Amino acid sequence: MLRVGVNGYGTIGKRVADAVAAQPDMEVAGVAKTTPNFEAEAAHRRGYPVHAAREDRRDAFDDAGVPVAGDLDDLVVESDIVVDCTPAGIGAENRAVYERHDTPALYQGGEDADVADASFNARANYDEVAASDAEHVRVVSCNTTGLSRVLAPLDEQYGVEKARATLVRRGGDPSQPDRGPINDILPDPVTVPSHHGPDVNTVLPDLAVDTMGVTVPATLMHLHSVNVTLETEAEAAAVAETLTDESRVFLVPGDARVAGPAHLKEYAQDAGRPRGDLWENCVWAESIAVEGRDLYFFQAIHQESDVVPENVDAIRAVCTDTEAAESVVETNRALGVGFGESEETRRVAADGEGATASADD
Ligand SMILES: NC(=O)C1=CN([C@@H]2O[C@H](COP(=O)(O)OP(=O)(O)OC[C@H]3O[C@@H](n4cnc5c(N)ncnc54)[C@H](O)[C@@H]3O)[C@@H](O)[C@H]2O)C=CC1
Ligand SMILES: O=C(OP(=O)(O)O)[C@H](O)COP(=O)(O)O
Repeated sequence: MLRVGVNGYGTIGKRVADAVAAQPDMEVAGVAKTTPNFEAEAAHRRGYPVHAAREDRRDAFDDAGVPVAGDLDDLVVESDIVVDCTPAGIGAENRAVYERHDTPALYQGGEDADVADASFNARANYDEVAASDAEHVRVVSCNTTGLSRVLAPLDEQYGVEKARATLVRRGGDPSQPDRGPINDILPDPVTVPSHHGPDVNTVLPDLAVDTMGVTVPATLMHLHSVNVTLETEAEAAAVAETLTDESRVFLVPGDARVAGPAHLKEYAQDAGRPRGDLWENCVWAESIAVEGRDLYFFQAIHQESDVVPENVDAIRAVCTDTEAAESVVETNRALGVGFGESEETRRVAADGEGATASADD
């Protein structure tokens, strides 16, 4: 059993802890948190040993009645690997703690790439990371994960001459009332490219990709408008088939009448998903259009959860000899990733109906 510590128990950390607990080959050694708030109480109720991430906050946990199992050093010592899910920039400060105990660690996409020896996305470079000696590995951000999951198979199947994506970024997570904008549409960043294209190149180094970002007053999901110039011509139906074959891509069928992220979140909740999570890229089947070698589609990315299965796979890549496909299947099975192939999706892929609109339409 791999003992996994989770440092930082917020949006990503709580999901990673639950995902680890669901794996047959892993257990949660404990979680570390700075503040004894409702999330710390929830961690305790779930049976995760709660550690005070900062020694000077320990009394606050005692005062709040949240039992403290130890400090961060204790957690690192008890863990075979730590998944650092602290806010952007804190992970880089924590690397010295993990190194002091010779404990491997994962970091999140808010950190700069140089926080780690390698960046990771299971679909893009699991094998390279597993074959390397990297013990400090960064799982790329939610948006970069979403782009890598579709660009890797498109590059393998058709070749990617150039990918371009405009990312409509959610302003903050639903639990972040202090984020914005409230009533604006912000080029974010205003400079081009946004960091996402270069970030894709940390896991797919040879892929030509440029990205632009816009932040909007929404919290549910990001939405990507993707244009890929392929190296070979392809039918829209064939591209739909290629994406259907990806276990972490959900081809949203037209007859589901999913208008946007609000419907997708409702879809996930109706399916009984924990926290209404959507671990998969959600690609609108009807949006897939090809004009010559130019491919277009829309996808929605659930920022709170798409990196969660990637973290689980990264744990195996760093700590075990498990092969990529085996890990992905195991992670998917334990979490319940995949909505299954719908008849409608199969039909769209087979006869191109709804997926044949040209870019000029
Ligand atoms: N929320 C999102 O949409 C996504 C976030 N990420 C990345 O994941 C990382 C974590 O982000 P979130 O979970 O959204 O942040 P968050 O703010 O929801 O959670 C961070 C947690 O760490 C705790 N914390 C703060 N300082 C700490 C410290 N010194 N030691 C231990 N814990 C500390 C906070 O109390 C909080 O519980 C960031 O690098 C972020 O960029 C990646 C993909 C998506
Ligand atoms: O941490 C995240 O967003 P945030 O920094 O806006 O909270 C998400 O991973 C999205 O990040 P990205 O837009 O840099 O891919």
